[in-house]
Amino acid sequence: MTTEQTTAPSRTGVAVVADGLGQTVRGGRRVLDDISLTVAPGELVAIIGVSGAGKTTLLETLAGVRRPAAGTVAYDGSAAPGAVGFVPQDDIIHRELPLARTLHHAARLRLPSGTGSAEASRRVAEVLADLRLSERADVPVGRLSGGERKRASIAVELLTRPGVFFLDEPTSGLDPAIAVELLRVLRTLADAGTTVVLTTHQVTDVDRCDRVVVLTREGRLAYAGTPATAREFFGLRSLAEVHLRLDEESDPAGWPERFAAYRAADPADATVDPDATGPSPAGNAQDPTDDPGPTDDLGGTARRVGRWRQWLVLAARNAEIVARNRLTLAILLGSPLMVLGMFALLFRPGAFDPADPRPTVTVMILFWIAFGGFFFGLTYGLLQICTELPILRRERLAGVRLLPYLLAKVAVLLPLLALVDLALLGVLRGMDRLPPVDGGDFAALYATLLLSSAAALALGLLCSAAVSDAAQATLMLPMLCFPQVLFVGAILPVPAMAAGGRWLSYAMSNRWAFEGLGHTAGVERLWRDGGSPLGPPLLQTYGDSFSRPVWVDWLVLGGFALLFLAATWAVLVRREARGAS
Ligand SMILES: Nc1ncnc2c1ncn2[C@@H]1O[C@H](COP(=O)(O)OP(=O)(O)OP(=O)(O)O)[C@@H](O)[C@H]1O
Repeated sequence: MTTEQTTAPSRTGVAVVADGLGQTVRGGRRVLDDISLTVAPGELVAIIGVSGAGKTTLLETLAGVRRPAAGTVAYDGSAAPGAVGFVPQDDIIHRELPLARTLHHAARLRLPSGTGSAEASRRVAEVLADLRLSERADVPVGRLSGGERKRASIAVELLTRPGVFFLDEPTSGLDPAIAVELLRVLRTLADAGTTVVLTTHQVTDVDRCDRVVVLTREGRLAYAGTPATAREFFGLRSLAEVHLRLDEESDPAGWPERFAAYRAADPADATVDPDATGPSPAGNAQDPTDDPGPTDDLGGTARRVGRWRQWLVLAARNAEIVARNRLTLAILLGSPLMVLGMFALLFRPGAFDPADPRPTVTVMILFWIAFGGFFFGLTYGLLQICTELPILRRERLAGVRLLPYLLAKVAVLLPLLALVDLALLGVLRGMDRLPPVDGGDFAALYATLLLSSAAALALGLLCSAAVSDAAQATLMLPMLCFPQVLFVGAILPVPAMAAGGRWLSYAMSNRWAFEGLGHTAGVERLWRDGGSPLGPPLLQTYGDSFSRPVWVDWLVLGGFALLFLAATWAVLVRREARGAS
């Protein structure tokens, strides 16, 4: 299908009106100052300026991604302006999935509730055709070229037929020919009625735009109008030299005033005049940070996808990502098998034999099982969020809620952990490294280990939400693991620890798992009544560590899991608030 066919029903005619925009970043530094401009419906507009001038900040503020610190942004148009497309610099799609699959998941998340799977697939096919990506539909996103990946990110946003579309440096890093091709796509979109605003460092991009907005180094408006008039205003033959020109002037900070004077003398170039095409006082002006959700084809506000369906779609997508990433899956399932093999090599059978027990070995077996459950849970969660922060950020703007997002992670990873924990206990029991417990006690051991893994998974998600990338997350691993080894009571029994260590041990989920396993495995009875002279003194050292009913340990471990999940949610909310300030 051609671009014209599918863009025809788009919400045409959305104007963007910024009035006196200011933006500050952390520390109160002002990075945008008093920007007023209007982007007319169906225009293609480029924002340029030196690196650090505030192009991205302006784009994000216009798009409603950031709330302005001063001034206002409003959208106005002949059709409902509910859907705003925003393509950040980072990719906003998962690399593991084939292009059509990732778009299908995006469509199920973003199209109004009630949109069926077949309809979503139809829309995906249309958008792929529009962006000339149909032949790449089955290729994993990670194997697409840079230009194709950029178009793929645009495709995600086009699914909802946005009336206004913001793109942060869409041509950066692209081969010039591919950049031209991309600009052509955007030009076609604008010609079909979608308002398009982009940031760029490429002068060739500017020449294909209707208007250009030039920012000074200090984030003020040096110029806004047609590229031809820009050349005239700056006295240049090519806008390639505009940054030099901005700095050359004896008073570089005076450009906004010079432009104001120029505009006053020639008001025909009306892009900067908020009143020229802006919303009338009685018009349907709308604050973009107050997005009412996707709109249907008739311009009415459509219902957003509910939490339950978000959870289903996100869980299905997570499962597909795990299943398609064979190496990751092999590591996830293979590393527990390796650990199991090491346990089998390390521990001789029969340590729990009541006639001839080896009490110190039983401590080690129980501790390392507990630590295994903790370690697998932690590592499963640690890379889950930090590796997809740009995707999450964009999907949050599209209405994805954090609770379904987090629970969808748990829904896919916890069953894998359940499998791994079962294998760990089952094989060790089969190889006589655990006491011959009955079915009920085996279930209790399993419940303890699984709850411990769940708490560690939630801790991993929390750390993943708090760091910025995979490298930082990996660096956190020793920090998280060391205390869970030292303060658990296996290296040194809790009653023998210094007061600070004893207090700290309460905060170690692994301690509760270790003691819960010990209770169910009957170590107290084994050490007291078994045939080893080492048992009674060891029992004395451990005091009542293993006396608690196991359900107390379950409650604590479950509490840890919920606490860490809640903290993950809070960290993500705080991150968003900070990013938006
Ligand atoms: N969240 C933030 N916290 C602190 N400083 C920020 C934040 N976002 C932007 N800045 C600062 O604001 C200024 C403008 O940044 P912005 O990314 O908008 O510039 P830009 O013109 O898009 O730069 P580039 O062309 O290099 O992408 C920079 O000095 C940047 O360091």
